[in-house]
Amino acid sequence: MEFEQQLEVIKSAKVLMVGAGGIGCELLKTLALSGFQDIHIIDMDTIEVSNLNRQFLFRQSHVGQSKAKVARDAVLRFRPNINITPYHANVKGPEFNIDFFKQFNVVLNGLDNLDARRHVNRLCLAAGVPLVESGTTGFLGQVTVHVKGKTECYECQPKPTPKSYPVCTITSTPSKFVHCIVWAKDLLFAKLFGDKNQGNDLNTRSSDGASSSDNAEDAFERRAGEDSEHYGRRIYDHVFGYNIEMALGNEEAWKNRDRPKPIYSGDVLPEKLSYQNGNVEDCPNGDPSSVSAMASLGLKNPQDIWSLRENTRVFLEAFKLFFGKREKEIGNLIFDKDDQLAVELVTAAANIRAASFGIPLHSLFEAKGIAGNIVHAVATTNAIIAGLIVIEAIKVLRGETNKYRMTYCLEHPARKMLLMPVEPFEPNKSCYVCSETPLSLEVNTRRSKLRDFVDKIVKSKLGMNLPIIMHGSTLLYEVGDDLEEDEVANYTANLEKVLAELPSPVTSGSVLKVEDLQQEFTCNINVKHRENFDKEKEPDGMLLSGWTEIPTPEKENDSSLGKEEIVSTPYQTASLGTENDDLEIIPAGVDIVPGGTKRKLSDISNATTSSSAGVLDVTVNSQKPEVIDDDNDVVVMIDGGNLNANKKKKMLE
Ligand SMILES: Nc1ncnc2c1ncn2[C@@H]1O[C@H](COP(=O)(O)OP(=O)(O)OP(=O)(O)O)[C@@H](O)[C@H]1O
Ligand SMILES: [Zn+2]
Repeated sequence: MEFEQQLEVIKSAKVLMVGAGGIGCELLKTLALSGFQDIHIIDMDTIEVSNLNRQFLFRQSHVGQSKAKVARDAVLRFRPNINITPYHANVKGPEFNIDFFKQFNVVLNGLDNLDARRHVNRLCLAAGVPLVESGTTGFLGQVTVHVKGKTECYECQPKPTPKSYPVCTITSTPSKFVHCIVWAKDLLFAKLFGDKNQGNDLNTRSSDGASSSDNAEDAFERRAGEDSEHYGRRIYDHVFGYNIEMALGNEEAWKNRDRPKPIYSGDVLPEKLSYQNGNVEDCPNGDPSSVSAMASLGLKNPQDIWSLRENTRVFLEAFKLFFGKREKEIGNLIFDKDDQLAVELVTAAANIRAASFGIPLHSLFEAKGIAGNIVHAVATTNAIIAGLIVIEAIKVLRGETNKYRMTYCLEHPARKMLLMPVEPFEPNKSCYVCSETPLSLEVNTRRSKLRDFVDKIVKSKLGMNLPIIMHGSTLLYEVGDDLEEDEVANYTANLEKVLAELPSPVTSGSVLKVEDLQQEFTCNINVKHRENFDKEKEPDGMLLSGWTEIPTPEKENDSSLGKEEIVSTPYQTASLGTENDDLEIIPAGVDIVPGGTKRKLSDISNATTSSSAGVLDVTVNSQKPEVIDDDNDVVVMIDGGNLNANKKKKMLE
């Protein structure tokens, strides 16, 4: 009877899946095999060769076709009588508005980025449709349930931002290979090939020709008529030789650490570059993206660890190839893990720097993984997560509110369990997304322009696409296709004005109303003037706060020559190194205060060994797990004490 009821609920449900990638393929298959009959799928991508190892609904012959459409066709072959409606489109598009969302009983996310997840969260809240959210990174995964008014929304807690390092560790005192990679990628590569107007902490001055450092020549400028190997060697000697000599001059810095050794190209590679396979002059296939220093030097295996001499050859050769074959792109390049030549140059540079600082060298394969924040996807994790999404979706459809679980998939068993289910939390009463709580913004109203506010706060922090900004009854900014020419001119002019000089001046005490009509989302921001900001800690020159009490990080050594890296945010995120912020795993030992209730996040890493898995949003005590669900769900729950019964906020029934 129970089973029949369940099947009825499943058969009559209309569900929306967003994302038909790694999780999405598994999810669509599991939904279809579980009896779902009306499934809509949105995915904006086409199939790539690299998807085929795990996105099993796709085959080689589908490369280049819409994921949503091919996924539909593949599933219809074994479930021909169900309805699957594909949309090859961005979920942020205007066609997927509140009315579109309202037609569904539940929305299931299999996305890979924060931006789209926040967008779907807002539309689900506006449309009153429950959301089952998911993410995986390697062996780690999670599924969470978000039902308006009952459980926390996807944005009830701020998300950890990617790990960052203090500038001094990167520029002066690297102690790990990752520091050398960040230096090679964000400083050296950006300086050589990126936008010249971007600020850069690389020391580019040489003392040649002038005593005052202001007048010293920029060592990075190519001299008239200079050949590219000479130019490359000059840069090499500057960054790996001269700059290290300069740093060594600061005796204080090296009292408690090993002194780096300056490296000059002439010492490592006295002779001119020589080639193994002689294909230097040709651009294979005429395609600049296939230019490779490894290929022209005859280095074949990306898993080999090159010697200092080989790294030097790769560096100089990659440098030459950039100037010889890809000159047009110079000035606009941004490091991309799929750009072979860029990866070669960054690997070689990071290794030469590592050699100088006594840090072990790494292969190109490893360096690429670190530079591109690549965590290899694990198909089984996606399959497990997809199964859990369906389990939660069925509970949502049956209205079994008290059975909802957020479930974490671990890398190492914690007390013999790989799946860690936790009762969801109630909405955060100060969430600016689901509770309409105003935010606060500290900003220098006489220095910051409206453009800074739009870019750094409205788009980047609040994740709005088509914002409208109002101050009282004055419209300060709006975007959209249906604006008159004079309106566009007016808003464009406003962007360049400082806040205090806008047509309706924004000063301390002003309240700005920011709205995104597409997301059906509005929030108020209380403005407070502040004169100065710490460039390193508050690079935006403004500070947004308000929707949750942010835990204070344990202060690590942030002195100018710190021993440990610190993160730039209060969250010490696990170094999941995900390129796509898939998991919002929160560090061990940090208390978060959602909705005014203490949520203890204690360390389960004593039960897990990996630092990345040992950071979960749950509290576990040493009691034995107990099966608490009496139906045959896979849900097991660590005994009731786990969340500290008196501290745990149960969902509102
Ligand atoms: N805004 C969006 N609108 C629609 N689909 C989206 C949006 N953002 C991401 N997606 C889809 O979500 C899916 C995520 O799947 P997955 O994490 O497996 O990524 P992938 O791009 O397939 O693989 P990889 O990034 O590892 O190469 C992708 O198919 C992607 O197209
Ligand atoms: Zn919320």
